[in-house]
Amino acid sequence: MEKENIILRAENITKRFAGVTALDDVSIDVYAGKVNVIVGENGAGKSTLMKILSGVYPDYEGELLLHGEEVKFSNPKEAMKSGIAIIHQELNLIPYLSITANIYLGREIVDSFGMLDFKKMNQVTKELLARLDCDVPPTTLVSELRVGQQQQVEIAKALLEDAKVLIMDEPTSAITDAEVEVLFRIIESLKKQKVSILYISHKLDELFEIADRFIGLRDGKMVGTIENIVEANKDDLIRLMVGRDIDNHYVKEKSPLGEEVFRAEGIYLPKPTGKSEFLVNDVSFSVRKGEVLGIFGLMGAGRTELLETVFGLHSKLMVGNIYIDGQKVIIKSVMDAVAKGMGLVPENRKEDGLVLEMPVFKNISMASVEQTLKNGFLNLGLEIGLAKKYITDLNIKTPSPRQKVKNLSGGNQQKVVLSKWLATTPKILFLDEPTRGIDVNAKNEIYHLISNLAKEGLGVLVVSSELPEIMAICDRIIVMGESRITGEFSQKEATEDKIMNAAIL
Ligand SMILES: Nc1ncnc2c1ncn2[C@@H]1O[C@H](COP(=O)(O)OP(=O)(O)OP(=O)(O)O)[C@@H](O)[C@H]1O
Repeated sequence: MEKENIILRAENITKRFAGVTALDDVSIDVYAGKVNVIVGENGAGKSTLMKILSGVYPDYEGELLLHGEEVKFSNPKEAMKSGIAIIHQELNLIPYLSITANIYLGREIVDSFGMLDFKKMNQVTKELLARLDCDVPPTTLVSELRVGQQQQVEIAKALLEDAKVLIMDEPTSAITDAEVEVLFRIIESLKKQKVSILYISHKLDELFEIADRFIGLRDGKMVGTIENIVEANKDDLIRLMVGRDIDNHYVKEKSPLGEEVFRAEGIYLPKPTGKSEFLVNDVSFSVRKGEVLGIFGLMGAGRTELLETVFGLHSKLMVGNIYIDGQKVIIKSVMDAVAKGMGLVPENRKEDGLVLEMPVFKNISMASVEQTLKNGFLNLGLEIGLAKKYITDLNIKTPSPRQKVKNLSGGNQQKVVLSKWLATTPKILFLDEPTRGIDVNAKNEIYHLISNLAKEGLGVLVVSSELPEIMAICDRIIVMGESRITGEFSQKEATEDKIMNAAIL
């Protein structure tokens, strides 16, 4: 690629946190009007680098050059003024304000009388949304938007400042397939407008769809780029990330199945509207010891609601029966569920799974208090010992068990949630999107882990929206659509076509 097309350059960037060198002498170039993809395993330093480029971290060694001139940002606002905007994984909008109010927050237009000029602001917002093919009225409250639309509002906000470099950190992790298509169209049109995109994602197939080039980070170091995308394949990309070939074609071995460990019978969850509408509508299924059961469904099919319901989160509304080891059990709360031998690794790790301000070891041990008591008191040595076992087993990248969870990379946070539930030694483990945000190598590790847990006699239920994943790791797959079960396939019978046909009603 032509050197004169370099819009932004990071030169010899080093960033240290207590005990960790997140970036070590990293230099990268960002090309104008291209999708520049940063790849690397969990904890490689991708997000840290993006935060430096966008002014979130003002302290680092090295230089940033924008159009060849050195720049230094003290905060994201300054970076935004220079045309560099970041769209974080967790969107930053205020739900009870309108789209316009969010876009203009802190930079409102006032008319000659000193009054807020709503008409003008709504007009510009409408034009910005139109550039993104979004025809939602600008006065709509953000709380009424789907996640994909909220993301479009974030992009519109960046466009208002005339962003020339747009950083997207895992933008497709929480949006539907249809919204991903819209996002990709938006990216294509931004490229035509000479906007550069810096893009992070662990979904390799999606990367090949939109990338113009790859930049590899490994253990905080820049390890190379792939410029000739046409000739590159998935194995080249994995080699760039991991530094070696890995077996990327995991298929679960068949292992003998034991007795039924879990059965849900006639489960209903009414919508809170009170009408006879259901979020879970007459769902029954069972799982045997040693079995991995997959639940596939498109967004809104009722998968997460089903898991929550059998886990006691909606006990007041739920109808139906649950049996563990053949015995009927009453589950009124998460505590009941855990006490009866159930574990749930939730979809949204930050809201439901972790206490971010607490250290790694506390997060791992907190659902298994009885294992870390000595003479009736919590014992620090036992807590740390328990955590160390999982840090090793799941290869969690942390300088110490005492590190606060919020300081871990996203993928490593996910491994901490998984550890927390494994430590409860459940009989049946429910995993909701267990590999979201997890790198290709760690994904494989988690697949093997799930398979080993099943071999040890655990029943495992996996909810995933990634078809190849669910087909590779499950013995049997149930498909949900519109809150009901719409299909069931053994691993042998399952094909992508059959599953999708059952999922789309
Ligand atoms: N605020 C912080 N304090 C201490 N360490 C941190 C902090 N932020 C990041 N780190 C560490 O820096 C390293 C790089 O983290 P970073 O979040 O940049 O990785 P990543 O490549 O984005 O990973 P992922 O794919 O899992 O999101 C990790 O070891 C992480 O634990």
